[in-house]
This record gives sequence, structure tokens and C-alpha cells, in this order.
Amino acid sequence: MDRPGAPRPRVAIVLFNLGGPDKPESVRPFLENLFLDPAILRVPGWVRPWLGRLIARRRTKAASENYAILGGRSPLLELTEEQGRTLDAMLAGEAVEYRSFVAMRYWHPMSDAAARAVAAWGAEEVLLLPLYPQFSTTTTGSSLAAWEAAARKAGLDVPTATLCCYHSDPGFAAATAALVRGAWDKARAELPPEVPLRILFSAHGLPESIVKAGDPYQWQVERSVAAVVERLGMDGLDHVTCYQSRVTPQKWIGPSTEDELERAAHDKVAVLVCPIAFVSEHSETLVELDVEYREEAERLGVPGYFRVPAQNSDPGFIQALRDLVLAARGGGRALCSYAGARQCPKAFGDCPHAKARTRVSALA
Ligand SMILES: C=CC1=C(C)c2cc3[nH]c(cc4nc(cc5[nH]c(cc1n2)c(C)c5CCC(=O)O)C(CCC(=O)O)=C4C)c(C)c3C=C
Ligand SMILES: [Fe+2]
Ligand SMILES: [Fe+2]
Repeated sequence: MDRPGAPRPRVAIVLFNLGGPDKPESVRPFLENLFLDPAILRVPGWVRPWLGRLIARRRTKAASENYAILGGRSPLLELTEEQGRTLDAMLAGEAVEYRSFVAMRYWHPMSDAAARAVAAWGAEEVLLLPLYPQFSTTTTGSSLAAWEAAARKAGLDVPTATLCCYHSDPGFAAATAALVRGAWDKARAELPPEVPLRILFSAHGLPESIVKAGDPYQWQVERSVAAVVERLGMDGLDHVTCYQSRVTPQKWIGPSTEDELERAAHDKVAVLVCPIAFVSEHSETLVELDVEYREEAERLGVPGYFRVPAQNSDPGFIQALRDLVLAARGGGRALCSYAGARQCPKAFGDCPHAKARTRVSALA
């Protein structure tokens, strides 16, 4: 039994997210960081600095207009910090001392600052917890590569575990299904009874070439949708998985969310859009879904447009993260919370992200 007052072992939980600009002047350098990442812009190393800066410059106007709608900045950092505080509060009674740190990939605080803070706190263990339920080489894989370099630089050499993904985790599915159910009931109350309602599970898209090269993201998105639909238990539920936020001219995975709005207009069904790969509100939910796609739905004549809120600090969702943290630590799983082939596609062996990560490092 622990003696009262005895120091508890310290475990740092590092929350990975993408990050977003904190002021209008940060939009361009934020976009440069993003398009200079070899996990995002997969071109030979000698072209990347030139091409990455060019794409960032061209994207700055459109992105700045989106952030202007949000007051000139992304709300992602505040929301991620709140998720960390809520998680810490839920872990407060444990025998070890947990503290959350935020490591954003493309804007501050980034991995270097987070690794220095974790070292200064005196962490004896680290648990890397991506705020991406599905593993992609472009998100979690990229953050892992950045973290490894930052931890080395900070001289942080402690046992480190990674929760690679929780796409079908029962707690995540239950929390998400509860949010869907609440939004469904509100939408049904507003709609005339004869208008059918379809759920569009909308995930961030990816270039098709990245999926063909072995990225497990799309497979994991499909698993998340299946888990949430199963949890909803609604007979004959009309639903579809689709992909938003295309930003490059290459072919991206589909169907696109825009195409699904057209189909809904054609079928005369209202839509309930559920973000399935974002667990926080940010420009792609608050602007793309709430402003752009809503306007597009109205223009097309979709008979109703509703949205499920992102999880943010929803108690059910943070409880699911808490349970994942405790299971990952207790089980001593070094790399993957689902190391068994049950959750990972056979094509990627026992754990897709270990191979995917090697691929990202090889690109760097
Ligand atoms: C080739 C480009 C991109 C890929 C691939 C990509 C994958 C990807 N992104 C997220 C989640 C987020 N993306 C965000 C912003 C963002 N993403 C891209 C490009 C790609 N993303 C750009 C250019 C931007 C900047 C905004 C814009 O210009 O539209 C954000 C943060 C936004 C914020 O408001 O803070 C998130 C979160 C996922 C999950 C994903 C693939 C699985
Ligand atoms: Fe993105
Ligand atoms: Fe895995």
C-alpha cells in the first residue's frame, strides 16, 4: 500500500494534435511547416523546400479567410489544453501521478517545447496519446517522428509507450454514439416526419496514393463508423462514410462529402453530418462543415442540414481516453494499444503503425 505523502511515480501523457495558427500572421508559417513535412508532401527531398513554400503561399489566402471567420485564429490549442486538464482530473486518484502535455505538429507548442517541459517535470515514463482515433502516416506517424527527434534533443530517455489508435475502442464508440444520438433526436424534432434523415460520417480525406502505399487510415475510419453504428443500434439506419477537406489536385479517397450532399439532394433526404476523424472543433468543422457545406446543402436543396458536435471535453470521451491510458500502461504495450491482429488489418501484420512509421522516417 502507498504511504500517504510518499512521492508517486510521474507519468507524462503527451497529447498529439495538428495545431493551428494563433494569429493572422501565423497562417503562412503554419502552412509552411505543414507542407514542408515529408509525411505530407511526398516529393524528393530536394524539391520539397521550394514546392512546400510555394503551396503554402498559394493556400494562405483561402486558409486566412477561414481563420478570419473564427476571429483570426484556430481554437484547437485551447480545446486540446482543456481535454488535457479534464483527463488529468479524471486520473487524479491513481497511484501514479499523471500530467498531460500538448505537442502540436505544425504550430506552437510543438514537440521540442513539450519534450523539454516533460523532462523538466521529471517524468519517469511517457505515454504518447494522439488525438486522432485512426492512425495515419500523415498525422500520428508524423507526430511520432517529430517526438522521437525532440525527445532525443531534450535528453529525455525514459520508457515510452504509444497508443497508436483507438478507432474501434468500445468507450470511444459509445461516447461518439451518444453524441450522434443527441444530435439525431434534435434533428428529428425539427424535421417534418415524412423527411428521411441520413448520417454522413465525414472524415478528413487523404490522397489515394498514400492509402495505396499502405496507410491504414481509411480502413480504420471504416472500422470507427461500423463501431459507432453498431453502438447506435438503430434498425435500417441510412448512413455513409465520406471524406472532406481535399487540398491538393491529386486524386483523394472518396466519396467526397460534397458528392454525398448532391446525392442527398437527389434522394430528398436531410443530412446529419458527423465528424468521425476529428475529436475537437476547429476550422474544418466550424468553417468547412458549419458554413461552406451548409451553404452548399442549401444551394443544392437538401431538405435539412444538421451536425454532430465534436467530442472536445465530453465526459464520455475523456473517460474513454482515461481507460485507454490505464490499459496501455497496465498492459505494458510498447507500441500499439491493439497489438493483436484482431484490430489491425492483416495486410499490415500485427501492427500497421510500426511499419508505417518506418516508412515516414525513411522519407525524412
Ligand atoms: C496534403 C495535405 C493534407 C493532408 C494529407 C492532411 C491530413 C489530415 N489532416 C487532419 C486534421 C487536420 N488538418 C488541419 C488543417 C490542415 N490540413 C491541411 C492539409 C492536409 N491535411 C491544411 C492545408 C490545413 C490548414 C487549414 C487549411 O488550409 O485548410 C487541422 C487543423 C485546423 C485548425 O483549425 O486548427 C486538423 C485537425 C487529419 C485528421 C488528416 C488525415 C488523416
Ligand atoms: Fe489536414
Ligand atoms: Fe497498431
